[in-house]
Amino acid sequence: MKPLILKHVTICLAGGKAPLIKDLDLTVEPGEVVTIMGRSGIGKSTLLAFIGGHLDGAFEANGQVLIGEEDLTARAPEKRRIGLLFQDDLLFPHLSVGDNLAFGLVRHVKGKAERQGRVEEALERAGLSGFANRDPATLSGGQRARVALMRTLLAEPMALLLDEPFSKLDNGLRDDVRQFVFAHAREEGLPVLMVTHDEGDAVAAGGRVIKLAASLNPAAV
Ligand SMILES: Nc1ncnc2c1ncn2[C@@H]1O[C@H](COP(=O)(O)OP(=O)(O)OP(=O)(O)O)[C@@H](O)[C@H]1O
Repeated sequence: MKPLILKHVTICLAGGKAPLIKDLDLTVEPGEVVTIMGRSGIGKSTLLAFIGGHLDGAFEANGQVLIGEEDLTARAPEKRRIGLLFQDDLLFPHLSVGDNLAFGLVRHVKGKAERQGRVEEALERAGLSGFANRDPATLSGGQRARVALMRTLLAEPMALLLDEPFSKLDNGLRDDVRQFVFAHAREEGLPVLMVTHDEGDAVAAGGRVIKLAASLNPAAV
């Protein structure tokens, strides 16, 4: 795996005077989890959207996103191979757990039998063998979170972005799920960028913490 690299990233609200993100340079190494913190509205989710390639038209952005030496900046989101995980796990409610997982494979695994094998392997890694035919609504929050991570990993991302991924889980579960996510991301050697408000998430991640400072003066926007 290769590092996720941001070069001179500046993001403004279109027509705004002060940038939300100003000239940010960052390298996230393979297997490293970097945590981004900062007050509400400072631009954390906006930065992740820029990296994933789906920044809202309300923003103007400059700078580059690279994986190793590959420049992704001009690529469509689906061509970037950046995995995203949000606080709402967004499992498709009308698909079984197995079909949710298979969705991550559609792009690059053509054979049905191979897809099925990969889904079973992923269920096993998630400690959910035998759950393929279950309706996602019948899973616990922690089980759904594990399936969501596996679906993201099955798409074979080159980097992983986490936006408050554990905030809807209660305390007991939260620690289990985040250990699960970090362990699998490390195992795959993925560079991970996590946005959170929770100090406990940052401590559990065990890596660098970047605090976005208020470059934004709301009155100037
Ligand atoms: N589509 C949009 N149009 C205009 N302004 C927007 C849009 N989306 C976000 N913003 C503004 O951009 C700023 C950054 O938003 P962003 O969601 O990145 O903040 P955040 O740091 O992730 O906040 P939180 O911690 O509350 O999730 C905020 O001031 C927000 O109001």
